[in-house]
Amino acid sequence: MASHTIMLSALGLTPRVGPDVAITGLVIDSRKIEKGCLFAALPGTQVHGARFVGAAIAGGAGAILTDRAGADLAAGALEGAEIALVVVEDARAALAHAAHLWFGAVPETVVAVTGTNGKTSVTSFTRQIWEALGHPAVNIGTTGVEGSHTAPGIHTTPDPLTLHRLLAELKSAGIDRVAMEASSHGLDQRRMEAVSPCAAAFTNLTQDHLDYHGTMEAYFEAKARLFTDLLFDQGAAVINVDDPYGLRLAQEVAGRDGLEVIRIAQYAQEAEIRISGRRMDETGQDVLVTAWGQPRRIRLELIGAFQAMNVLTAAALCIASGEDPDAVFSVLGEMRGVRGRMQLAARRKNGAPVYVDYSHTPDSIEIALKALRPHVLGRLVIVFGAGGDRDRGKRPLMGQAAAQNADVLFLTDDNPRSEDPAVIRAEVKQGCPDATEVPDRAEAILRAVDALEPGDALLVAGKGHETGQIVGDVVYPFDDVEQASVAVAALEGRA
Ligand SMILES: CC(=O)N[C@H]1[C@@H](OP(=O)(O)OP(=O)(O)OC[C@H]2O[C@@H](n3ccc(=O)[nH]c3=O)[C@H](O)[C@@H]2O)O[C@H](CO)[C@@H](O)[C@@H]1O[C@H](C)C(=O)N[C@@H](C)C(=O)N[C@H](CCC(=O)O)C(=O)O
Ligand SMILES: Nc1ncnc2c1ncn2[C@@H]1O[C@H](COP(=O)(O)OP(=O)(O)OP(=O)(O)O)[C@@H](O)[C@H]1O
Ligand SMILES: N[C@H](CCC[C@H](N)C(=O)O)C(=O)O
Ligand SMILES: [Mg+2]
Repeated sequence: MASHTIMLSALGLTPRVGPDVAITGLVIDSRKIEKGCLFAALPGTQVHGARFVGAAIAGGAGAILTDRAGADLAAGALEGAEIALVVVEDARAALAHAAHLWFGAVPETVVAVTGTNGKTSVTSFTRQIWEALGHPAVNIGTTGVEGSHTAPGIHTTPDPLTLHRLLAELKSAGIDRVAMEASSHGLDQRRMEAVSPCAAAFTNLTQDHLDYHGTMEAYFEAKARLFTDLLFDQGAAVINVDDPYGLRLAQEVAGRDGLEVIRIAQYAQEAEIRISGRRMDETGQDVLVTAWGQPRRIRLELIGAFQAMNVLTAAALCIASGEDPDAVFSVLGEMRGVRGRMQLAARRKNGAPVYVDYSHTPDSIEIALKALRPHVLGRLVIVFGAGGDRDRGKRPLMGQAAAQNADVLFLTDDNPRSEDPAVIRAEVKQGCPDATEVPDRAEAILRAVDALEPGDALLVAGKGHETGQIVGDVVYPFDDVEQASVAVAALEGRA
């Protein structure tokens, strides 16, 4: 935490009880209390942080920020305590705004991307375009901070303290362009409430995270917040209108005064940026694009039609935030795929390739397999599983997507977390009864690689860039890309 103090009132917080005090920092976890800090007691999915107000006071907290329910819960702990108490309607939002004021200046241009699939890819491409045009830039999300500054990440959208500390660091390092992922959890939990992106993009919405949001409608509403509540009034909304939810969002924001809407499409008729033709080959694709009526031809060294949509979404974000369209289109050929997204990880001596991809939803499994199909003369093999402590409803649908689009299926484990992996596999198997079950992921990869004949291809889906397998509370080192090479080497001997 910074070595300065700030009055509560200067952070936009007015105490209901006690004086306006200078605090020494902001903390959201009672186990990290420092003397004189403000403890934000936030409502959680497991417990209300107000349960820990007693511990925070004992640890020397100088002020408490909470909501009405929190103030009721902490009433006992607060009795007789000489501490400033701030009670607000939305404590998460208040904390985010306080974090912004605490950490200070943020980069000039922040753009944000939401959607079920494609956020990391689009933010990475956006950063790559900026860098290719000579600007220091980063992307922030699932793969951490990448680009002109690097750091590991924990969440796709960091909590507000981590986020604003980072944004301030970037600003002082002279980095004025940031592309960040806005996850539905992050938006719902107000993690980026004090960030007002000048442009925002929506990639798609398909089933995921219903364990958290309950319904697709609530999931959509969480994503739509980026456009309705956070996006700068005079900014730009970049929306994939091939997606039914995207089309709906575009219609909802269309009437907003001052807002520019940039529709991206491959199939929908009306769009500012449209893919009008494509030729796939071994290493990528030639794409014909019509952008604001002007035809353009681009070469992408990327596999999968969805990647062209991702690149164009990134291009639109850069153009919307001030870059020259000609300059942007001239660098799109330089885009390189994100680690663990359709990554060619290894190749057998017989030529059969092994791709590692982060597809962990029914839609992305289907899309990834369909992207590979035109490149495969023989059989398409998949190794996949579903994560524990995540949407259970998607599991049989993931099985179904694999069964319908691959020829040979190896069903294995993917971060079982607190759940029984056998139960997860059984739920996936409802959608793919003929899949071969191999619980150990390394063995599943080995068996799948062993099965590859000339003309076949393997997709190892679900973990992408991840470097661990989470079983219970333990993270075991595990890397699909590495395992693919290990499997090829084990079967064929090192060169
Ligand atoms: C479901 C979810 O999003 N949970 C996040 C949430 O925790 P929570 O509200 O459930 O916390 P809780 O355990 O109920 O505790 C409530 C409050 O009490 C506090 N507390 C708790 C215990 C204690 O001893 N003292 C204390 O002060 C906690 O710090 C918290 O503020 O807020 C925490 C602090 O910011 C996050 O670490 C936590 O992320 C959990 C670990 C998580 O796994 N989140 C995932 C699902 C997530 O956010 N994923 C999205 C990406 C998804 C995607 O797009 O694919 C992401 O943006 O990463
Ligand atoms: N535009 C897209 N449409 C559909 N599927 C996509 C798209 N882009 C990527 N995918 C698929 O989704 C997977 C995840 O991509 P990416 O990491 O870019 O998404 P994400 O939205 O960041 O995911 P997460 O929610 O886990 O952060 C990819 O490996 C690919 O299989
Ligand atoms: N951001 C996603 C990543 C899922 C990756 C997959 N390997 C899994 O663990 O389910 C999530 O937290 O749901
Ligand atoms: Mg991501």
